[in-house]
Amino acid sequence: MSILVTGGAGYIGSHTCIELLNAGHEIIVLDNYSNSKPESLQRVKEITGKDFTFYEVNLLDRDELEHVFAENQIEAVIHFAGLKAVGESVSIPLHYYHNNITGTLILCEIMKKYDVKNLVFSSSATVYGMPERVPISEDFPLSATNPYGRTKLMIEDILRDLYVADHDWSIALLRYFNPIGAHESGRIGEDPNGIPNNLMPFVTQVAVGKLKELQVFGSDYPTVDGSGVRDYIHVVDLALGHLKALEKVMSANGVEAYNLGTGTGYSVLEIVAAFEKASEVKVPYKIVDRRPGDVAICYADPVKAKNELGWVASRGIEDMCRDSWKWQKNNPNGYEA
Ligand SMILES: NC(=O)c1ccc[n+]([C@@H]2O[C@H](COP(=O)([O-])OP(=O)(O)OC[C@H]3O[C@@H](n4cnc5c(N)ncnc54)[C@H](O)[C@@H]3O)[C@@H](O)[C@H]2O)c1
Ligand SMILES: O=c1ccn([C@@H]2O[C@H](COP(=O)(O)OP(=O)(O)O[C@H]3O[C@H](CO)[C@@H](O)[C@H](O)[C@H]3O)[C@@H](O)[C@H]2O)c(=O)[nH]1
Repeated sequence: MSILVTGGAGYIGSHTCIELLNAGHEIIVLDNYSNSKPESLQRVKEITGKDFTFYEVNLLDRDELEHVFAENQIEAVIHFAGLKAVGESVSIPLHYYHNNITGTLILCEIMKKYDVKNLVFSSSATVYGMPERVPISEDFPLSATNPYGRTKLMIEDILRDLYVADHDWSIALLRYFNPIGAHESGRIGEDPNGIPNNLMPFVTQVAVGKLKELQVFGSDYPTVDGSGVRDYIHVVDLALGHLKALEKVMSANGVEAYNLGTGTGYSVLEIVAAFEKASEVKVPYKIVDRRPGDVAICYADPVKAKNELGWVASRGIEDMCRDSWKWQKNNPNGYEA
């Protein structure tokens, strides 16, 4: 029996494939490479010394997706595949709704047909919208402020409805906070297209000399130093959270949401300082206006994942900065030679 990993060539998916293989799972990976490259999976094989079956398939292609289920004995699905750029989702909303929502609907329909009802889904802290206070627990009100966030919220609703209609389903909705870092080998990591939108890849590209300086968005938030605070989590801790969620969905039916975060917030300026310390490289920055749509402070209450999944993040900010830097320094152009 195998675990199907959709979007397994991507940033979080590739790290999760490593941990699944290291734990002795058989995996089948599916991706259409719309936001990733075959090289990441080559490196997963190199790091683990293990092989697996790969399908270059778009989730929207029902017939091809069905082949994957017909040809394999799949017992659970970890579903990463989706588009994730907030700004892009505002420009091309129909593409986001179609890819993320229709893709998930087709996946669930085929899972149902083949009686595969164990699912771990990549949700996001974005489903909390503008939270009224911190730390954020899973019972906070849900809302979204952009099309990307709405796809996550709608998919969560769809999956909850699926369980209401059929109690044989077993679904974990994993709400990630801010994943950063990379595998300790420095061989795989985050490889954004174009100029990064997210903080850590921007910082590492400044440090490696690809970008001139960081813009710090806002200095007047009610935080320790006026810059925005987030719950950064090491991508390997996040990957390990998926293994715990997998154990959970294989052992009990239901639909449950879990925050995957550390429970600690760091400001932008604290991240810059921690990164400079870990890399011994100076990161020039300029303070500019707030970025529209940003919240001041966002961090998780991760106690539910601890109590129900037996998962806690163990890697600290130094590890995150060191591993992000190792990846960027060794691969200044990402997976491109
Ligand atoms: N990285 C984050 O900050 C973050 C935060 C919260 C949630 N998430 C969610 O986690 C998941 C993984 O994120 P990531 O950072 O690894 O992103 P990523 O873009 O690196 O990985 C997603 C993968 O899915 C593939 N894909 C997209 N649409 C597809 C389709 N229709 N068919 C087949 N493959 C498809 C892409 O090619 C890519 O390899 C996404 O669903 C994302 O929304 C990410
Ligand atoms: O060049 C930059 C980029 C970011 N920031 C700040 O850094 C923090 C983190 O920003 P970013 O890395 O863009 O993450 P978020 O805005 O928190 O959003 C991420 O985390 C959310 C919660 O998981 C997801 O919903 C989003 O998709 C994902 O992009 C925020 O205070 C930003 O204002 C800067 O100051 N300069």
